[in-house]
Amino acid sequence: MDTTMFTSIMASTKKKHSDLPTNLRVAVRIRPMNATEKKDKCSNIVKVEKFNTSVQCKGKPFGPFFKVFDENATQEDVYKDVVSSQTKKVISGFNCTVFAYGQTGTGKTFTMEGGKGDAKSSKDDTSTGIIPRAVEDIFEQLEASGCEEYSLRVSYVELYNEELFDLLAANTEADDRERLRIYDDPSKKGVIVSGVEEVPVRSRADVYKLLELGAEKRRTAATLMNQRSSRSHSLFMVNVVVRENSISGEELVKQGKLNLVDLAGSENIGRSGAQGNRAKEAGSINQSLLTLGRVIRSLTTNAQHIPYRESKLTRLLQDSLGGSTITSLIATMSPASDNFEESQSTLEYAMRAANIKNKPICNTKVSKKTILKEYSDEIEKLRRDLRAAREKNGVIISEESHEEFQRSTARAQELEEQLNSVVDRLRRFTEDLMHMDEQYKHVFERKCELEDRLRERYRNLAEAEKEIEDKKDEIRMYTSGLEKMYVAACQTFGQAKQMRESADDMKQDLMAHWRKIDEMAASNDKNQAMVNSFAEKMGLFVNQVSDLSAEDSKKEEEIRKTIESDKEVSVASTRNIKSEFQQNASETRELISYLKESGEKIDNNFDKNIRTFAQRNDETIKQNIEKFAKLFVTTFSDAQKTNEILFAKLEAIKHQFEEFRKEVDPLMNELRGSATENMERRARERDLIRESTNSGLHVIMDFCKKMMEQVKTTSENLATKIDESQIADQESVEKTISTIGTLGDVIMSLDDGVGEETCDVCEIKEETKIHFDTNQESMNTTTAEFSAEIAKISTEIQNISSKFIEDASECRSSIVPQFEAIRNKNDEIAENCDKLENEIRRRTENVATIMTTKSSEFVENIGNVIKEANETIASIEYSKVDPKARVPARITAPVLTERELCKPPQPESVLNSGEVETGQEDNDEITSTKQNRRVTTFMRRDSLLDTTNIFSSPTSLLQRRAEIAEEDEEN
Ligand SMILES: Nc1ncnc2c1ncn2[C@@H]1O[C@H](COP(=O)(O)OP(=O)(O)OP(=O)(O)O)[C@@H](O)[C@H]1O
Repeated sequence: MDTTMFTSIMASTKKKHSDLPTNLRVAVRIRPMNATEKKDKCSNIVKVEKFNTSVQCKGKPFGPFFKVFDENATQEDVYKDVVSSQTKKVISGFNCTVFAYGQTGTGKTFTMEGGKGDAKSSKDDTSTGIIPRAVEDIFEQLEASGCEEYSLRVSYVELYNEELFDLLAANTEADDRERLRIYDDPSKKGVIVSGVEEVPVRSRADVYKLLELGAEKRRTAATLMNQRSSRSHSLFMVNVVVRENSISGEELVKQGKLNLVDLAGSENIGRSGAQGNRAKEAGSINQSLLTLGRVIRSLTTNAQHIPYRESKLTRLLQDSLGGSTITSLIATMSPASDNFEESQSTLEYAMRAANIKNKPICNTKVSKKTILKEYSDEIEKLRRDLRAAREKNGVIISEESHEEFQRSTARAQELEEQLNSVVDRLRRFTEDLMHMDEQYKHVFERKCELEDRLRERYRNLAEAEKEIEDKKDEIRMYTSGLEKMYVAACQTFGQAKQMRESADDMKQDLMAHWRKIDEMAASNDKNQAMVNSFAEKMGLFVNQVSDLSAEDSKKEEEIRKTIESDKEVSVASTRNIKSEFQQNASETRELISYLKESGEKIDNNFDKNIRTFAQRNDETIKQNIEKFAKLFVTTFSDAQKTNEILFAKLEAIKHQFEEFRKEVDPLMNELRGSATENMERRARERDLIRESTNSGLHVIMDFCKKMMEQVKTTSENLATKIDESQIADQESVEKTISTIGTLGDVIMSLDDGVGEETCDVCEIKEETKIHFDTNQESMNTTTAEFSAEIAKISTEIQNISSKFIEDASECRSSIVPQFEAIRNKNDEIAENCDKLENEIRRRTENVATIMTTKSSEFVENIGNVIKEANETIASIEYSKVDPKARVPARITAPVLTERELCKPPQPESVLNSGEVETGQEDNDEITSTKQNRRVTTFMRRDSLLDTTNIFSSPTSLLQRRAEIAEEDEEN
């Protein structure tokens, strides 16, 4: 399989130049210091200038650049600023290239591929690099633009030691990998790489997988500068084909390509520690980068010859450098002072590259037919060339030199490869078309489905509309029904109005009726006069009857009088008794209530007093007992405490005296000893003095007689002195002995418990005694108070009891006579009642006898009288009422015609009609309304009397009339 690289995307695609040549977009990215640099204590020599467009390296300025990203720049920042605009261009048909250039270990692979996280989207992993972000972005943009037919293919190759390898090829072993050949595309500017896989990708996940696969295969090794140094240049290509339909329905194809290049690190072989193969790799890498540098320099110095062909790298990048591709370069560098030279070189490189000018060309949309025709033309041409070359080969083999033969063979091979490449491209194009057909099919199916749904919607809509129409009809029906109802209501209202008018008329008629009733009353008066005359007649008759029974009446009168007089007497006495009885009863009642009250009062008083007394007594006793108990407890505890103190003190004193005696005894002994000794010494001295004096006197007497007197005096004086001294000594000794004796006495008395007056025990005793005395006094006081209280309470109880007894006896003395009187009265009343009862019984019996006889006679007479009265009544004649009198007619509402029902009157007219009824017209209308009434019955005065229940008699008629008049008044 062959493919074009960094050339126009499809051989057949037409190109359209943009207006102006554009400079390469160069960005600089400074990575953070790594652990080694920090360990080596390298200083940061890079400073990003304001506006992030230039940079200083050890104070030397570089720039301006498109953008300078410092250590804090994120992957997203780099992508957004440098690459995102290019993906848009790719979709609209441009070829774009982004490549990373820089010293080894400065972050080229990190920038292009990103961290090696497991995340499947840049949203999940912020370290995601440019390649995955770009593919994700292309997918997102295609989806967002609503594009349904597109195809994405990716290729991934590496350039290692000037050899090109496919990173997506099926074989996995590095040694087995087939080398890809590149050759110039004869028809276009650029090169063709044969045998590279262009893998179709249908989703983001596919791309991630391929990227992983390629990264695994890419040659990396640990160097002193980078633990995972890329030992090759890598090229990741995304080919986007979009199919659209022209207005005329022709299928147009638009293509764009994104090349993402991760160059191997430019490095100092010595510093990277490369040896053997690594050194060879480094040499090759540097070689290709040098060529790249020369190409860049040539491009920026307008040199005649651009040395693209000097390395495969520059051949591959030919269209991206000074060609028709939109190109960006990201120069990566370290901020560390150790890498100053490399960083400076990178920045110089970047500045030069920034001066390269490209002329971007947009691949125009070409029809499918044109592309296919171009492919077939090219294939045909290549076939022809190949055939010619082969034929030529045959000729050359036979006639020309071997060298020429080999050249021709090579040419034939090349042509064959080109042919294969074109066939391959055609195959891929066809595949893409098929894929897009597939997409189209899906879109078409979706469209059909949507159309079906639309049709379904239309159907539903039509049904809904029909339903709405039906509902509208229904509503119309309801509306007309409502209108009719409204008309009927209006008519009813009109009828009601008319009925009210009729009622007014009826009222008038009724007044007339009442007038007639007045007339009836007058005739009734006449009748009354007739009845009165009848009554007179009846009076006469009764008198006659009375005369007949005058005798009986006399007797009866007598009896009656007797009864009356007896009755009066009885009644009077009964009344007296009754009143007396009542008086007594009320007195008794009063007395009882008074007794009850005073009893209750006494009860309450007694109860209250006894309770108060008991309560108070109880409290006082309780208080006194508590007080006494407390006092006792205090006294007892005080006494105990005092005793304890006394005993303790006594013990202490005893102990002290014991100690004192122990100390004093030896002293006393000593004193006694020294006193005795002193006395003995004095005695001895005295004896000695006496002896010496005596001996002196004897000597002197012999020696000097003259001095006898003097000596004698002297000896006498001496003797006196000795005596005085002796006396003093004697007194002193005696005094000491008496002191010792006193001490001894004290000790003895202490031993016997007699010496207590001489120490502080006496004080304590005195205190205790005082305390005891106080307690005793307080106890005596309490007891006296207690006794006084008890005496007081006893007196109170005595007072209350005597008062109670007094009250009770007083009460008894007042109640007893009253009770006596009541009892006597009661007896008297009972006696009178008995008497009265007997008298009444007797008289009633008499009256009953007389009444029985007289009543039968009376009944007979009355029967006769009634008979005559009936005859008289039968003879009475009623006068007739005038039959021409006006009576009210029965009124009914007018019945409306159908025409009137269909044409309803306006409510206003109905409601206002009453107000505008004036003038002749109105009178006419009233007249016509009255004409509409149907007179159903005419009532005569006499028939009215017969037929109406309410008016059954003239009196009731008058009564009813009065009631109605009252009701009217009230209303
Ligand atoms: N901007 C950055 N932020 C954080 N870490 C970074 C950055 N750039 C590079 N690194 C880290 O530095 C180390 C080297 O980076 P990387 O492999 O991308 O360098 P390189 O330029 O591709 O090196 P080589 O040319 O040797 O392949 C990696 O561990 C990478 O994670």
